[in-house]
Amino acid sequence: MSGAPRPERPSFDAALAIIRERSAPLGRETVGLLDALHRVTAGDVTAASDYPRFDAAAMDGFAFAAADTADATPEQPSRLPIVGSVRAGIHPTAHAPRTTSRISTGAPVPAGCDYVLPHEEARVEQDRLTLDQALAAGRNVRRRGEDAAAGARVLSSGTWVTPEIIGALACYGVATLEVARRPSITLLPTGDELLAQPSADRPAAIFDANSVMITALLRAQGLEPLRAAPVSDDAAQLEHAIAAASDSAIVVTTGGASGGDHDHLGQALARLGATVHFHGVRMRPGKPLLFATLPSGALFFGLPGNPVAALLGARFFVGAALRAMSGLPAERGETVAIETESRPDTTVFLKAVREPGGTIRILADQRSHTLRPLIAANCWVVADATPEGERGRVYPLT
Ligand SMILES: Nc1nc2c(c(=O)[nH]1)N[C@H]1C(S)=C(S)[C@@H](COP(=O)(O)OP(=O)(O)OC[C@H]3O[C@@H](n4cnc5c(N)ncnc54)[C@H](O)[C@@H]3O)O[C@H]1N2
Ligand code: MOO
Repeated sequence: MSGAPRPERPSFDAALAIIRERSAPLGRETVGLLDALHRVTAGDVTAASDYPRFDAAAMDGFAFAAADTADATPEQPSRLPIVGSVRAGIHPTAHAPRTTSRISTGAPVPAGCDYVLPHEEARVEQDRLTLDQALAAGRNVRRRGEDAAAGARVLSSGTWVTPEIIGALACYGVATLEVARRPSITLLPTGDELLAQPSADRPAAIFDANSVMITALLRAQGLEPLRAAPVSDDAAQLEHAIAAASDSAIVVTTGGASGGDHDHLGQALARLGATVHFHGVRMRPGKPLLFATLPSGALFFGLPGNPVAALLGARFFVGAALRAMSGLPAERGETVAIETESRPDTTVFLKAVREPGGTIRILADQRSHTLRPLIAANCWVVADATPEGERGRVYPLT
């Protein structure tokens, strides 16, 4: 920033837009189905196989052709000899007309059969199934390809892969997926107070919670950041540490973000020749947040040290870059009516609880160093004063 005009502080929404603009997708790679969990598809996905793979019984019972009951009445029932037994995993032999076979759930329905009668409804007399009314075809038969036909598009490009999607694709015979490449991330906690482990003879040391918390946040999304050792409050050391991390796609520091042109972070970035896109956002907490590009091309996030501010920075700002890099659209909160005293021109982040009935309860303690309310919270409310009144947007915690 040396000598360069200080970029104006953007609003929260403008800051996210700047981040998205700078967060180019990293290309795609092919991974095994299970390794695609918590990743984003980079291409449409088609079913490799019909699912169900064959017409299958949905119940344990008897398989036969419904047409063989066409003339059945209580007085003159159809009596179908029980000629065999069809089990799951075994391809059935040919079905002889006007007969029936016992069948297990999931077993292939023999060609020529189109009805499965559950055994608890069956009347068996002298090894014959007795049917006293005409039955309509199709009952308890799972149709081949009815959930997905081979070649059908089952998933769009840009989909976040969940365990449910993995289950579906496993049924459809999909073994590998094309997914967006993920960025490498280095976390650099900064601050002299982190250099020693807190102990009786180190009364001013604190626990490095930020890098642990952000690692957990990223792991929950399937990312594994590199957590570097804490860096002291010294511009030269910070410069060195950031340079060493700059082969990562994303570098995140926590602490030392506040202050003016002479703060250590600003100095270190200026000496590295970084381009600062903004330093400061019109939001609370998290106001001193900094976003830059390093000469290596890495995205740089300087998150404030207060843990709540650091968490918000990782959740919303690093999160916006991760979404854009993986091809996901910008996140949209759900608009809700709220009553708080928001300041004009400042977006306020509130720890909140969404009650089972849907009511949003804003928690009492909103200070940026207290974590106890976050243990109770289950969502963020992002509040803005607009000309039409107060607007709240609800976002999941992670
Ligand atoms: N005179 C002013 N003072 C402050 C202002 C201001 O505008 N004028 N802004 C306040 C706000 S808002 C924030 S946020 C903090 C941010 O400051 P920094 O990013 O420079 O962070 P530090 O000063 O290094 O630390 C703040 C706070 O967080 C604790 N911390 C730091 N790292 C960790 C970590 N890894 N794990 C847990 N806790 C951490 C640190 O000990 C401090 O208590 O500045 C305000 N001050
Ligand atoms: O903005 Mo600071 O982030 O309130 O703690």
